[in-house]
Amino acid sequence: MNGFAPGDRSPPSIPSLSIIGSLLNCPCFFQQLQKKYGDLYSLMMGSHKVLIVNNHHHAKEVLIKKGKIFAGRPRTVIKLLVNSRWERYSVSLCMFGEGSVSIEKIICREASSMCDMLTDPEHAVDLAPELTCAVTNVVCALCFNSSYKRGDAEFESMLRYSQGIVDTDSLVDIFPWLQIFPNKDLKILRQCVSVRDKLLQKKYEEHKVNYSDNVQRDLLDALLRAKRSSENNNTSTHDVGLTEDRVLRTVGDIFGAGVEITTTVLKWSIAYLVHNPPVQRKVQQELDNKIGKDRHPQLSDRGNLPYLEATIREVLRIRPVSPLLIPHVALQDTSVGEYTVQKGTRVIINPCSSESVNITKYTESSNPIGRFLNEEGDGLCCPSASYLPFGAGVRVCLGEALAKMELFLFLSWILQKFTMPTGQPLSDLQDKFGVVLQHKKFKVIAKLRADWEKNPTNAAMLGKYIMCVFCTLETFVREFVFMKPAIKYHKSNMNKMNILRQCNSMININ
Ligand code: HEM
Repeated sequence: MNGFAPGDRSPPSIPSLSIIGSLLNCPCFFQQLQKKYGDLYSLMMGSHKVLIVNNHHHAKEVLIKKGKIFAGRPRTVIKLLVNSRWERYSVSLCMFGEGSVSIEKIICREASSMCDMLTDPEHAVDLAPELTCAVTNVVCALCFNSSYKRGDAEFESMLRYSQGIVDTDSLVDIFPWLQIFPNKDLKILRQCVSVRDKLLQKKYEEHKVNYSDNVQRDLLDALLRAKRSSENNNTSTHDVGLTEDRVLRTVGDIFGAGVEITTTVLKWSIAYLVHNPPVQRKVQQELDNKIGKDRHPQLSDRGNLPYLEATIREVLRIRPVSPLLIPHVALQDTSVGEYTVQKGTRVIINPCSSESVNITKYTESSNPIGRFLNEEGDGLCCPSASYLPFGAGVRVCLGEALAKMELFLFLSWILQKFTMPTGQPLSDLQDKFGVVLQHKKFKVIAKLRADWEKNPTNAAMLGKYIMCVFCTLETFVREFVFMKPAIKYHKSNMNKMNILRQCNSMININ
């Protein structure tokens, strides 16, 4: 009965073996099954019972109405290696909320160095390394207060391990017994995780040596402070999940979740813009009209750049990089719609079930970007109920705010300064299914836009230097003039979320 209670009303069930091959090659494969089996059906993936949810009413029931019942995550092999307790994210990721001035500065600094690296009008280049570098540096700055230049040995090893994790295919998750056989992917994954663990341990030791109760440089400091505070109050760190191992894993997990998906969405966005020159032109017109060339875009411009925001939403709609979200698990016997679901059943929400389109099929008349704009086209409208690129409910993506800031700032900085003409041969932008939905490698020419060619050292450059000086001064004042209060960590206040909220408010002040 595929995990659905005997005698109860179970959803239509699909034979298991026939689907495995196609599933791994085609993320929207479930869309085809939907036509045959309806919105809700079950199947066996290896030994796991899986319920596939294809319509947004059922998706909302799983994610929101019964979010706590479906809050489990499968114990996949990859997850066991890469991260073990998703709950801990709440400790750290609430730090990445909007309005965080310091995060904006970090992203703009990275956007600026990325733009400096892109100027090669003659040759088509693969933008992926620069995008990965920028996104990784944002996460490094948040976690360790470090930023790296390309070529730095530590940084390169970080990039390698992120890639290694992403490239692993999920066959072992479907058939866990495959672990006992030699498996190249799993071996690489284990090596990557070992590199990561050594690096994290090194950062942790450095932070312990330089730690001060009065200065909070990054997430690692915030977690160290919370850990020490709990120890000073003579409480067991074990009770509140702040052992050394947990601190390290929390920071490590942010890399796993934060770097690759954001980089992949950026790559898809560039691909989309190159394939759709009218969209690129409209975004640039909007940037020229609303921002001009004397300064760079800031987060506060988001409300004034609806076309760019709508374009980002469209890319997330047509290429949801976590195509099957991350499976949820039913923590008790329950139901979805009219069907019963047994405890332990995995649930996959299929975001491709709504009208997913091919990336090359944009036309002016179909105007898919318009779906995110109001009638006048000068503001955003509410996306449809089935639009869930970051999931929803208790397991919603905890990096959503950070990811949106990065997508907006990186893309607006690139498009303000560069144009990516279509005259170049375009590669076939096919999906490559892995941990995230990646596309095959492609190269583009990033040409400086006319006004930037004429006057490369314009006011925006001056603005950049003023910002640097301002940042340095601000750091000095914050760290040496104002002494930050330590996180209060009382027995009565032992809840993880409380600690994190305190970390959050402290970071947001920075
Ligand atoms: C455009 C970029 C991103 C997209 C499209 C994305 C999408 C998603 C999706 C679909 C989920 C699963 C939600 C569910 O199961 O209901 C998820 C979970 C998660 N994401 Fe993201 N994500 C992005 C960036 C980030 C970043 C930058 C971070 C952290 C720095 C992050 C951290 C997480 C975490 C920790 C979870 C697990 C939440 C849990 O299990 O409770 N994500 N993300």
